[in-house]
Amino acid sequence: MTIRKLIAGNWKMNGSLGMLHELDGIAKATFNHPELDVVICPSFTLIAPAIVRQPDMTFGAQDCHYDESGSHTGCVSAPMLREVGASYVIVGHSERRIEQNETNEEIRAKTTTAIANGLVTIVCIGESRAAHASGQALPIIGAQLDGCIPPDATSDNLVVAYEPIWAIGTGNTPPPESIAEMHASIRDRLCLLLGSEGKKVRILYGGSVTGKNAEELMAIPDVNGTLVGGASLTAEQFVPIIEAGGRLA
Ligand SMILES: O=C(CO)COP(=O)(O)O
Repeated sequence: MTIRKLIAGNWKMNGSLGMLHELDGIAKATFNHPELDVVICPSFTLIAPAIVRQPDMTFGAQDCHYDESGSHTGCVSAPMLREVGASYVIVGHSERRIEQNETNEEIRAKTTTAIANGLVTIVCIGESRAAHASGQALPIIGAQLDGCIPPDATSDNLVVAYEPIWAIGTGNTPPPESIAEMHASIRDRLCLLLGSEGKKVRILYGGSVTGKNAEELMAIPDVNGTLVGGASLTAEQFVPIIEAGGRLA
């Protein structure tokens, strides 16, 4: 089965109005590769201006609340994201799990609300350096999937991103055979949780993806795209990743 690849950029707490011109080159490469899905997830404040700059590109957010509205000062809801034109949302990024103490239960609630509001939801999972070193990565990933994935999610509204925490922003990526083992185990778990839909859910790899390693990473079985941090901030760095996806599509 061929699964359509997704190249997602997570701008994290970076970017500015003055940087949105980077989207022009990214959009050009995106439109040259209609066989791929490309999404940029800037900060909440940049989503609307990004859509004004490139109305035909796809944009997402980096978080949403599990309630649709209410007394949650400083938070942004899934309906608000839809209203400004976001199509995707990332939930459960390790930086939020660590800095905001987000639990699997909260992440599942956010995923349920995001999906109910029409957002394609990228659920992030990944083990710490200590868990990796002690051989606990597989059980931890399994528990994160069991805890975060709503039972009625489908391959149209759910994406899973495997991001080993020790690979994020470090320049280190796991060896291809270890990524292959992890993605195969995620695929098995998704099939257990979601039945035949689990076979089609896209599983992204994230953590120090660059134009240099993207093709090798996306050629690994069950790696259906990438979630890119630092290298998604400029067209110069992100376009080669889109092109690598295009060569493999
Ligand atoms: O956390 C990431 C994307 O969500 C990965 O970040 P880097 O690509 O900067 O390692």
